[in-house]
Amino acid sequence: MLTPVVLITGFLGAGKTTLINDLLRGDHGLRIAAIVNDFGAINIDAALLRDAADTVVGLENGCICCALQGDLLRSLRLVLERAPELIVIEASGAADPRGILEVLSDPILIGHIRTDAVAALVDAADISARPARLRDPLWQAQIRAADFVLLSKGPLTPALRAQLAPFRKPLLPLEDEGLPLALLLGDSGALRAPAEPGRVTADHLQSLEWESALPLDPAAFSAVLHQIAPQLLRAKGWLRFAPAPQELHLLQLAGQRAALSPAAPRPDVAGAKLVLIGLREGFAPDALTRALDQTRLIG
Ligand SMILES: Nc1nc2c(ncn2[C@@H]2O[C@H](COP(=O)(O)OP(=O)(O)OP(=O)(O)O)[C@@H](O)[C@H]2O)c(=O)[nH]1
Repeated sequence: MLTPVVLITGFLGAGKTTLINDLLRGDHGLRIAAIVNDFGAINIDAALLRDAADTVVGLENGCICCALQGDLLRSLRLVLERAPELIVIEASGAADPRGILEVLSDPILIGHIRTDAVAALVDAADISARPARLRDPLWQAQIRAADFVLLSKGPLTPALRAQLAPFRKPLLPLEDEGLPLALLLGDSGALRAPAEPGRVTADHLQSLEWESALPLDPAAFSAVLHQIAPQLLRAKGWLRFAPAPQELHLLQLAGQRAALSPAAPRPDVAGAKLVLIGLREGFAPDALTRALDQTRLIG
């Protein structure tokens, strides 16, 4: 029997991990394995999914669309040994999913798996705030590779419907419809056209991983984020602030929105562990590291 595979793609911060978490916790009784690929070496998504999945494999330090193709192949083989009933792959928000689809049609794997659905997450609020996103070749490649588009963070407005019409994909607003289990678990890929050749790279993006062994000054940290906001596409990770360093926070910044929430204990985070991703132009990792270093409360 072929193990179904669902690939979740979509731009940075669009809601892929959130959707996969909902899927893992959904009422379907399936044993699901998740393979996730974060942009940086700090594999935050794998940590956020670990409690809910049967097996979680995090692919670190690269993007599965290119550098990590071999790792993805190995991970799929490893995961298949545990006989899951479904495999969910989260593509990095900086990946062109065509590289992943290539791996999924590997001649040996094809005897064991079947790619049932490729879903692209689109952040409705992000598109309304930054319509230029529609022209980003990476964003477009992610939508083009998908069988359908799932809209997060907002309703399907007439304006959004018109903006997405050229891509000719079925549009499903998660807000109204909830998690489309039937679509994700059904075989929507049966009539999928072969992927167009070529690959869009993420050269226009730049990431920074930053760690601190000391808790941070909240006002200084917030000022740094505010300062780099125009270039910043995504930030996520764990933080401790003075004067209550015993409390661990999860930072989620995607598009225009930043949120801090209480995080499950992580003894490996003494002060902070963060990944920040921005548009290469104007995003200077060295200067940003120095600015972030200044937010550490020393002594
Ligand atoms: N309001 C709202 N927020 C959402 C929704 N989905 C995700 N978010 C929030 O958006 C932020 C990013 O969500 P993730 O699920 O981590 O996004 P992602 O696509 O996995 O991000 P990367 O893997 O970093 O590209 C988090 O703060 C989520 O809580 C949604 O449907 N509605």
